[in-house]
Amino acid sequence: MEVKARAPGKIILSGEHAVVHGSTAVASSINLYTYVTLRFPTPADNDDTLKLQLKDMALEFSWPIARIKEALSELGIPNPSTPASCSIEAMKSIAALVEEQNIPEAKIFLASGVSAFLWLYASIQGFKPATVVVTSELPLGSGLGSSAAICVALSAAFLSFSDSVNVDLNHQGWLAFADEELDLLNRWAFEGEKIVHGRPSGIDNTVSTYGNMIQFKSGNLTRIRSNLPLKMLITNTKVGRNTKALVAGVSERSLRHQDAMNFVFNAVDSISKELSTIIQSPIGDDLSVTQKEEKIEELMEMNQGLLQSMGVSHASIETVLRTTLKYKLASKLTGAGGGGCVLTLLPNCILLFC
Ligand SMILES: Nc1ncnc2c1ncn2[C@@H]1O[C@H](COP(=O)(O)OP(=O)(O)OP(=O)(O)O)[C@@H](O)[C@H]1O
Ligand SMILES: C[C@@](O)(CCO)CC(=O)[O-]
Ligand SMILES: [Mg+2]
Repeated sequence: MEVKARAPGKIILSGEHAVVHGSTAVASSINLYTYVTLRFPTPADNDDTLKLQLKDMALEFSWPIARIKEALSELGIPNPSTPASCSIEAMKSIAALVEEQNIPEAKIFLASGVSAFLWLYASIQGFKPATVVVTSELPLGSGLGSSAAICVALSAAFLSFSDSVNVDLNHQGWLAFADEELDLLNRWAFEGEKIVHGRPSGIDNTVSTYGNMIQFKSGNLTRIRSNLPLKMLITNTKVGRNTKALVAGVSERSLRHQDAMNFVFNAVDSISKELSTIIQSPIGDDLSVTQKEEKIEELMEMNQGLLQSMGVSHASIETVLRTTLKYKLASKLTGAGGGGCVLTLLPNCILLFC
């Protein structure tokens, strides 16, 4: 028995970091995916292990099921239909299980993803032998939501074998979860994201679960439909960083300068709301596509300035900003910043060479 699941990465058009503090943010899924294959052995295989293969990294991890049971069975593993956070005790046991695998030092950043895998697998599938294979089109730790995509794809693969979930809607050749079941999937993925991010807002797993474009505030999702043919260039600075540390840095700054940071977060909230209104405004209203793009460019510049004041820009991001400005193009970082990817709006008239 085998199932293959996929989940998309994302770009954040406005509101990253501030969304962790209750501001509105706008995000869109992108057509780069993380894929997870789940396979259960047959009795003839005589295999009593849980294996995780990270194909792109050429890494394989393997745990005897008895070892996983010993580590986790007395810690109150939740039921598949009630997503729950990994307790501190369970996290300690999972850290020991990950440590036993001796991840090479140069790949140690994978430990949080492997921990999220163990929590999601044990919670949803229990203590069954299986082989799980992961591949991804997304660059890891670059702002395109690789952590959310793996959590959503893992949760989707694990839940698809659960009795309570019905996967029968056809979507671009893939079976899709019914709408009412996406919430369960999203809540599990959020629990995985917590292990990677520490304090996620939930925007990344939500846009990866639901796809298309969303407006997100304080855990609440509004699905939005763009009436603008927006084209974004994504530049990867290839400067590595870690979302958990960046999110923690912004929280520390907001504790040091509460009033000032509240103004920053409120300004981001207004920017995201205005951006969302422009994107959704009907074609043929008072403003032309070019006028709407000019407004979006200005909002992106303002959002980037506020991200800089949160302390999450980086010299490599500034280089991209300066380079695109030479061509009168507006850019902003996307995702957690500190390196990673930068978005540049490509106005439609450039694409038409007018
Ligand atoms: N395909 C994968 N295989 C294994 N681990 C992964 C994979 N994708 C993501 N991860 C885990 O997620 C971590 C990256 O998550 P992080 O949140 O720092 O960056 P991101 O999600 O790519 O960017 P952002 O959160 O800014 O959108 C990796 O270090 C790894 O632990
Ligand atoms: C930086 C952040 O706002 C977005 C990361 O893609 C973190 C989060 O919302 O969880
Ligand atoms: Mg992430």
